[in-house]
Amino acid sequence: MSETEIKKGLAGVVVDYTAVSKVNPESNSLLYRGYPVQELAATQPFEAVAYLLWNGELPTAQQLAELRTEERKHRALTEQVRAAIDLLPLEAHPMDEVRTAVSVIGAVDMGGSGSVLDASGSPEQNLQRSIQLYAALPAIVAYGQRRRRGLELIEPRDDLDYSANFLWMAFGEEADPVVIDAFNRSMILYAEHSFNASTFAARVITSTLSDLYSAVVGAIGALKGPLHGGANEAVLHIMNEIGSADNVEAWLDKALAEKRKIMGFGHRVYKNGDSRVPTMKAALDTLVEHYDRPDVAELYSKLESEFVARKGIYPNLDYPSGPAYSLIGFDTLTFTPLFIAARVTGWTAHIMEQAASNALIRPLSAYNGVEERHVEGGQA
Ligand SMILES: CC(=O)SCCNC(=O)CCNC(=O)[C@H](O)C(C)(C)COP(=O)(O)OP(=O)(O)OC[C@H]1O[C@@H](n2cnc3c(N)ncnc32)[C@H](O)[C@@H]1OP(=O)(O)O
Ligand SMILES: O=C([O-])CC(=O)C(=O)O
Repeated sequence: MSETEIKKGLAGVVVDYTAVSKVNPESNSLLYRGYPVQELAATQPFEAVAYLLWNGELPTAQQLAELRTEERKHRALTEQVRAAIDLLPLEAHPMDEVRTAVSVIGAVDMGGSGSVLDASGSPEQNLQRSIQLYAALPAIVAYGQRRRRGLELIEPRDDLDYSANFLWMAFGEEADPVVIDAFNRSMILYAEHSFNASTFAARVITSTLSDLYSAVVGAIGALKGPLHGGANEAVLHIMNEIGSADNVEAWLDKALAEKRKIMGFGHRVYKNGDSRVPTMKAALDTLVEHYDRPDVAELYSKLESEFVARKGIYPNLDYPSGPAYSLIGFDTLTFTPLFIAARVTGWTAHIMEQAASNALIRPLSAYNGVEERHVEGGQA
């Protein structure tokens, strides 16, 4: 196999079909099951988008009510998950905490399944597992942050929808509608993005006929890296390092001289800007106004314009979502777990799609190690 046939990082390689979402860098658009993501973010609760990703259609009022009822049943932290989280040191990264919690949920739920031959589950079982995981994640993320802050667990509230309840469990007070709306939009924008690295990891795991929980655990591992989901956390580290808009030019001179990657910029597929950024930036603007923090908007705009002018590389979704989550009051280390809570919907939609039309994912490699050789003196 010649060098030119190898596509490092599978760049530009089409590996399968998907009907879950369409990313189009030419038209700078993103469709979930045919619907533009901007339209969904402007009109739908996150629960309806989760339903859409799993079922292919937006829910009727009754279907949405049923999903909401089911989601409420699985909102509370279970004893096993709480005990597992409490065993972890407070210094553990929240991504490791959430990964562990999902693993525990899987082990408990799969307890009676016996053989690995039964692991992959029926379509009905996998849809139910998806709903349960999506319902359980907010309490895990919220409790993790509260534990690190030395605060008590807050129980979920049945009278609140997904986003309002998530913020309630994280902060112990009812969030302002402006904040709930911005948060809901961020969940929708983060929910799905075709064959990104974490989704592909989930599909690879699913392709071996492993179970949905194992696939989600693997996806969380892939999402943690700063070249993928970890970038929303990294954006805030960078913004804190820069301090204010006045420092951007000098900071950027040094960072680029040191050949640093500027997190929150660039994308494997979008080369002229991420389709989701304008919607998330608009949500960030509402938060800037709500919290009266023009300094955040100034730093955001200055770093964006300077970096684009110098490198021609545009922000991705993690760039506006990082400061948005910070304004809402989340700890920086909690940002990527928020991404998990949203993306679990897309991951599980892909897991079910992969399972429904499976082929073991096992590409080839070109060997470039030492040529065949033999142990001197024969066998020891
Ligand atoms: C929700 C998401 O997961 S979106 C992605 C979040 N990740 C980040 O924000 C991390 C920062 N960005 C990056 O590292 C990259 O842009 C990636 C990984 C997202 C995409 O990478 P690729 O498509 O593989 O592009 P690649 O990394 O090869 O970049 C091409 C060139 O642009 C440069 N470049 C790309 N992004 C950046 C950046 N953020 N800062 C500085 N330079 C960059 C690269 O150094 C490379 O330069 P070179 O040709 O001189 O070597
Ligand atoms: O598509 C990608 O490579 C990364 C991304 O933006 C996402 O997963 O949301």
